[in-house]
Amino acid sequence: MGLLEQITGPARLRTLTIAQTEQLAAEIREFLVQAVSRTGGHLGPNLGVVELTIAMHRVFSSPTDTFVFDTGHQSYVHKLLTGRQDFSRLRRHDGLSGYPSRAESEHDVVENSHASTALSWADGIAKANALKGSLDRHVVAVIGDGALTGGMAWEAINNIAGSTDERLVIVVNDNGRSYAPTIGGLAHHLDTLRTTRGYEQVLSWGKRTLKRSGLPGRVTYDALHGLKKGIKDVVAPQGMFEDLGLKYIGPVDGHDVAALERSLSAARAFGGPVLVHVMTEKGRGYSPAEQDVADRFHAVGQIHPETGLPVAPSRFGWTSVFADEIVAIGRRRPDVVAITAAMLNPVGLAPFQAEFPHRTFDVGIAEQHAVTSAAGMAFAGMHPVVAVYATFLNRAFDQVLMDVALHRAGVTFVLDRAGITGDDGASHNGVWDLAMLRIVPGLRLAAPRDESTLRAALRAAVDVDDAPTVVRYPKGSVGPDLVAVDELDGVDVLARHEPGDGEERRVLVVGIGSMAQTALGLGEKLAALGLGCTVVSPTWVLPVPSALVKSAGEHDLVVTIEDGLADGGVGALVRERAAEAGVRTPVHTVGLPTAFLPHASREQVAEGNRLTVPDITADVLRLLGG
Ligand SMILES: Cc1ncc(C[n+]2csc(CCOP(=O)(O)OP(=O)(O)O)c2C)c(N)n1
Ligand SMILES: CC(=O)[C@@H](O)[C@H](O)COP(=O)(O)O
Ligand SMILES: [Mg+2]
Repeated sequence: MGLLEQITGPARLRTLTIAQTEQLAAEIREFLVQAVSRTGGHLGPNLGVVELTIAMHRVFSSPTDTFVFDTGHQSYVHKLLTGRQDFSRLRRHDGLSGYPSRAESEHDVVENSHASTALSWADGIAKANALKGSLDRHVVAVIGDGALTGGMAWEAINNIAGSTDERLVIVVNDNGRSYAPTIGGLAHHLDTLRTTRGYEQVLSWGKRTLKRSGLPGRVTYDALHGLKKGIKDVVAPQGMFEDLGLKYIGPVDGHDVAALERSLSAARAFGGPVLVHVMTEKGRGYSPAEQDVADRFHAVGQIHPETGLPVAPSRFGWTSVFADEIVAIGRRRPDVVAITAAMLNPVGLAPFQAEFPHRTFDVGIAEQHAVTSAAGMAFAGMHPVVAVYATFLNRAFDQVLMDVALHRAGVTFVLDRAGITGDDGASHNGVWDLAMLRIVPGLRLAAPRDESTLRAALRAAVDVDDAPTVVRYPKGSVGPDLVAVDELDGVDVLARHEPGDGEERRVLVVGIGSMAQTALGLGEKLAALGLGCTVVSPTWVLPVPSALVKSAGEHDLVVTIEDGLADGGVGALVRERAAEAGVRTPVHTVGLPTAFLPHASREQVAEGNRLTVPDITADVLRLLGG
């Protein structure tokens, strides 16, 4: 039996020697590579925090001490050490979540996978502990250098730095990368400490000589390590954290358990907020990840464990279409610039950057800044294309509303991963955008159904220079083009079915975005039952096309189908606009519930939420009275 399977909880961990922890770390790495290769997941980030997580659980006592992981994608090791070692169904229905989960363990607190929130969580918990006099309880927040580029993290630091009674340890997990190398002045500052020649020389000298000279040497080495301030004054600018009034310890070798334990113990003893700057390597110990220059295996699908090569073809067809079309647009429109929030590759902007490096901007994990800086660029004559995952635009809603729309700025938002994303769980499902953006005055939103309509929507969006435009599409492969057989004042008609003998009732089925395929299937099913049916697929759905309202009045029932919230989404808006126009045809909106949907496949979510053709058919028959 290896050590890992003996670790049923953190207490057992504390009985190990340092040498055993190093063996455990090796076992954990082997486990992660084998398990995540089979299921997909965040391999690189978790390989980078093996020793850190071991040391945290040996120095602190979770759950009495509270552990908060920013973004949470690097919590697999934490799960392994807190009694959860069945990764066979990681991120799948009824399997472990890919993020902390309160339902799974008392050791888990923050389930939100949106970055840069951990320090605010930690500040709140530490403040409450202080108010309750629980000064024996520490909060340990692990935040990556990427998440530290998010503005919310600095709002928290501003509050934490002034505190004296918060038992709060901020662990900056500095591996120099988000997906790609982390951008900006902060990364440079952190990097200064990592790479400054003088610091490295001093550190390696300390490692080589002092460690070999017994206890006095080790104490001297620790003192050297602890006297970072002196080194920083010599080889690097004064630490900004200390300038802010935040006790700083580090930088610490994030793969040396003993050094980590010394630093974390010092932080624990300090008695107030402390920042421990830990240097780690994303993908550590797995050569395909260590050699991967793109994103160090940040998030992988199923891969061959030996080679790291994908088992299945690329999962991201919609993204590839965008990646291709935006380059074509860029070639004919020199005013078009692209903005990403630390996700250049995942959103498909790498080809655009390759061809237009000076027109591509990675702002870090800073969606609010991305949006408002886009408003500035539009004011100054550019046409920005802000490409983000749909769920991450949530945090920049006010910037869309008050910086872009209020000023009628020609900014195009490209929302990838719209709708159910599945394996990333509740905070990653991109289901909020349609209901959220329908209240933005002047905003125009397209939900293309296939490659051709996506390309057309992108081309049309960048031609709008006096209002925000949005183009949203789902995660994964894009199906075949669904060819229109007719059109209704600009709304594509995908199918018309005449009523059967003795039947006069007609149903208007509105397929929104990729749900057009489901709409076609419903049309065929209703036609087989003898009902008349018109299946339409509007590409531009906000504002609601007037043709839909007009056509509603020519049918006995309207059914709208969207991979967004049924309450308050596009379908609900169709119902409102029809009512305002005096159209009395009932509108049945099919979509997702106003609920947080746990990790599951898109198919499972559809089955669980009556989004399948048989379910909707039953709804229609019920609504038509059989
Ligand atoms: C608001 C938000 N934007 C983007 C993302 C996508 N994302 C997930 S992890 C990650 C990189 C995080 O880098 P870092 O914090 O350094 O952690 P590491 O993976 O290096 O451990 C990004 C951009 C997110 N989760 N939340
Ligand atoms: C944690 C995070 O936000 C990203 O890493 C995300 O999990 C990637 O999602 P995709 O796999 O859909 O690109
Ligand atoms: Mg990082």
